[in-house]
Amino acid sequence: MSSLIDPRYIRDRIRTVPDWPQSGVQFRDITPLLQDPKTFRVLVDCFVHRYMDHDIDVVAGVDARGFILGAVIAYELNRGFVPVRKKGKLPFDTVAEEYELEYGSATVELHADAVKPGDRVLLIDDLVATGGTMIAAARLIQRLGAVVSEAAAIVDLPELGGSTLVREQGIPLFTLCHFAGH
Ligand SMILES: O=P(O)(O)OC[C@H]1O[C@H](OP(=O)(O)OP(=O)(O)O)[C@H](O)[C@@H]1O
Ligand SMILES: Nc1ncnc2[nH]cnc12
Repeated sequence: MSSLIDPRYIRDRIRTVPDWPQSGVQFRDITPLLQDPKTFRVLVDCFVHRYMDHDIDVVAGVDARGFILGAVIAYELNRGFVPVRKKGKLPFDTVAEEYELEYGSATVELHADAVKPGDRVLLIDDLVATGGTMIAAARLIQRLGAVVSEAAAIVDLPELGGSTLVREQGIPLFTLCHFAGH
């Protein structure tokens, strides 16, 4: 299924910041989408419209921008929200996965009781670049015996290959818009 709205509506409202956080990176800044109340509502509605008739048990959001969207989507779907956090932030027993980024490497963690075996999890982040974050987050969910029903993000940067890698891992991926180049 395609998106509820024209991808250009979303893409045109994302700010591109050249050479941030380092030279050569075109940073796709989604904060203007959140700042404008009308755009924020449309953005959330795109995901809620898609997932309200999926059989989702839990919504997982990725630190940090996936928290903003994921929590609102979970609330609207009347489901619980679980955070996939950067290393060292979660207080209870965790599972952890290390991964490579467009700029550096990192580790994500999930509470060991965040999802149950057999749960169908909607995994939310803002953007897929190399795909490392989304794949690591999906592995955490899978290691706990749950299923990633779908991974979803606002932005795909297809030239970095991440969306292809995510799908090659057998993880369905939905994005609202993409940018050529990175
Ligand atoms: O597909 P990838 O190459 O893994 O990149 C995508 C990830 O990078 C960004 O987060 P970042 O790690 O910059 O952290 P932040 O949300 O704390 O800024 C973005 O929000 C995604 O989580
Ligand atoms: N180009 C980019 N813009 C925004 N977030 C990112 N995360 C990784 N690459 C990114």
